[in-house]
Amino acid sequence: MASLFGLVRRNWLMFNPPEVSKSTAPLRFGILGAADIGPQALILPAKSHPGVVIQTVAARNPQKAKAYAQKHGILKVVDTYEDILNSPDIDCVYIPLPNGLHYEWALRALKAGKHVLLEKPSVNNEAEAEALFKSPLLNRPSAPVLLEAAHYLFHPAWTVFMSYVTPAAVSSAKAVLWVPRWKFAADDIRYRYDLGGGALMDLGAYTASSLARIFGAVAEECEECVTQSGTYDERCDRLYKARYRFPGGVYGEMEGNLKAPLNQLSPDIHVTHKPIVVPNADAGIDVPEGQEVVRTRKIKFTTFVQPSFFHSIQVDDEFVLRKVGDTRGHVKKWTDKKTIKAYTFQEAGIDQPGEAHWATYRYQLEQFVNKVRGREVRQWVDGADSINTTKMIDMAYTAAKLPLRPTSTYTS
Ligand SMILES: NC(=O)C1=CN([C@@H]2O[C@H](COP(=O)(O)OP(=O)(O)OC[C@H]3O[C@@H](n4cnc5c(N)ncnc54)[C@H](OP(=O)(O)O)[C@@H]3O)[C@@H](O)[C@H]2O)C=CC1
Ligand SMILES: O=C1OC[C@@H](O)[C@H](O)[C@H]1O
Repeated sequence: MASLFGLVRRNWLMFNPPEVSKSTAPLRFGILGAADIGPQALILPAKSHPGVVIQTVAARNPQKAKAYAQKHGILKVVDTYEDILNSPDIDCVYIPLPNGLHYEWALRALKAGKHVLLEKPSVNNEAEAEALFKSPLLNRPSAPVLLEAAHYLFHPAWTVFMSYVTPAAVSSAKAVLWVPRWKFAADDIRYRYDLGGGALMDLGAYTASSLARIFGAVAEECEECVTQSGTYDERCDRLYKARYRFPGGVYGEMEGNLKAPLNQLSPDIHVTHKPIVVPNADAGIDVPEGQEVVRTRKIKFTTFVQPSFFHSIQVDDEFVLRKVGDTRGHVKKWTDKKTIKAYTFQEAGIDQPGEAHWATYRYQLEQFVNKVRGREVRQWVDGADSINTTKMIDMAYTAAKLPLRPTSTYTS
């Protein structure tokens, strides 16, 4: 009962966050486009951040921008995206445009000297990612900050999950993500090839980046990728099932479905480890001289992308006590199973700010502001991570015999 109350309270507060008064010189954000995701990903999280105000929005249709600003308490509306970049009262730009426009507008914003919070997936393909994240604009003294908004990596649950993963010992992993079938119309940006659509782009940005973190490396090859296309454009997948080979000959799988039926809703990660000899301190027993403990670990992380709503991390360990190096016999065997949840870092014994109702996006905003302010940053997604994600998405499209998403013709 107490946990049901906690769930309701946490989720209510997530969408009705307590507003805080702002610091004397908060970072002023401009938003390019009156996008659906804006309120959840930035506008609500900003309400509880003393160092952030949402200053300005622009949309292609000024009436839409005005209505969006009124609804969400945004201080100012300007006519064009370009006007935001030219505004001296803007420090940071949030880019929730269709994927195919990310490259151009991120570069334009960096050129204007603005810090950039860029929606996932960062860009359309690896070539764009190389050009963006290795841009000289990011290599100057006091260069602006650029972050791909892989928000789930900022939540304490991800940190706790990874504390149970030993990347070098992972033998297999699978990441699955779904969207209920009624969520997006047939002509949504996710089904528009010209705008960088596709389930691999949309959901693959999460499943691919999670596999790269779990294995501690980018995949060597996508050996198989099966897709089903949407009805709008057959180059845009609505479903994918991909199998990657990682260094060391181990395999990671990922599945995503933008039109999932109710009985297939399972946004989970499963990780299996090879048996490894654990340090005596991790064995949970006093290990006698001449003996060692071998652990085989399985982990299931439920709701890994939106852990703020609800999540669980199940860790199942099998232990074997044996004579050192005796791979055939054993002295004793036992198991240990636990289920962990972490809505705050404090709950996980980590000294870092947060509230149980903070969404992944709020945790992300905290670190983004820290980075811009030159403070210590505890979780981050760097350019190499974002490039790796695009590499893995490209590999999957190639294996599926679908074209890579088009490279922008924009030159700065
Ligand atoms: N972090 C997360 O949890 C999520 C991230 N996303 C990401 O955010 C981005 C936007 O997604 P979402 O908010 O669902 O999409 P929307 O379609 O709601 O928003 C996209 C915005 O892009 C603008 N736009 C500019 N040019 C075009 C064009 N040619 N066609 C269509 N729109 C255009 C529109 O702005 P205008 O108002 O100016 O017309 C529109 O508001 C994507 O990159 C997506 O992957 C999406 C959902 C969740
Ligand atoms: O980023 C996202 O996360 C949630 C999904 O519903 C959505 O398709 C996607 O863009």
